[in-house]
Amino acid sequence: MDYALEIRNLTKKYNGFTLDHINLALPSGCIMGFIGENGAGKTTTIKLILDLIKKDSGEIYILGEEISKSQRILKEKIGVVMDECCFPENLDIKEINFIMKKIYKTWDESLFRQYYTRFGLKEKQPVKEYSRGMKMKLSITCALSHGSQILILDEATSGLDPIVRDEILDVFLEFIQDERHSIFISSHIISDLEKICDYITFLHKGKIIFNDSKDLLLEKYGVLKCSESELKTVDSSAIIGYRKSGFGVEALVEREKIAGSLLVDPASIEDIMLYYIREGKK
Ligand SMILES: Nc1ncnc2c1ncn2[C@@H]1O[C@H](COP(=O)(O)OP(=O)(O)OP(=O)(O)O)[C@@H](O)[C@H]1O
Repeated sequence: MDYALEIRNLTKKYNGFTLDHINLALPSGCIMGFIGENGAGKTTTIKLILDLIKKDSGEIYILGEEISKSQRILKEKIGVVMDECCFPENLDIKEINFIMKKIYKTWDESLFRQYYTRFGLKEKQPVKEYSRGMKMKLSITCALSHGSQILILDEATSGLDPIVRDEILDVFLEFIQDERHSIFISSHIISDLEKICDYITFLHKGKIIFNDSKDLLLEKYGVLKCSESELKTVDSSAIIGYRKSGFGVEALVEREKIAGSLLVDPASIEDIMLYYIREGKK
């Protein structure tokens, strides 16, 4: 299988935080959602992937090449959007186009025009007059307009309203249609990731808790609502985490280990994440 992104045993230590031997692999043509609580290490991982900070150990391959040893040509194939727009505020679209043409050999002016027109960005309005949503649309437009084969996005949809987010998610789904393009995206809006991702990687306190196909996760886990005495009859290896509710207990369980007499509801990716780190974990 071809991987757009492969990370092996990646480790980075800060005082009080360790990104601890993380491994993941994003197959080409797919979208991977990268989730985790504040401070889990998502931005650190993304900065390491982009070679913006130095790793302590491990290997990172993008489109089959080691990023730290790569040539400029690989960097042209990576579209990056961080949570802040990084264009000088006094520039407008025309000026940004002019600069990007000089930076990227692969800059596609007509594609750039197509995206900014689609997103409703005006040619003569300076960035300083943009709303947050418009700034994110501009960053995404630029990331998509230089022949990128992989998009790496850190909280690219945070702070945006559901309509703008939906528009952007549609663009991401179109981007991977030809199965040669891939996306690695971190977000706290897990429902967005559930809509578009093929794989979900969950980072918790610098360690990977799971890294699986979304469909497999949704098929494997469910939420069991029952009484405390019923929960005691359940094979303890089936219970990932639980909490007491007004009516008894709710537990994230492995569906196939639960007897047919107990009712198990579908779990969302957010449920799975929350129960994994919940205090009442077995
Ligand atoms: N330059 C640095 N020096 C020291 N510690 C750092 C540095 N950068 C990040 N950290 C620490 O690394 C940990 C992980 O931070 P990181 O920004 O990667 O988390 P995150 O998962 O992206 O969080 P959030 O969802 O809040 O953006 C935090 O404890 C943070 O304080």
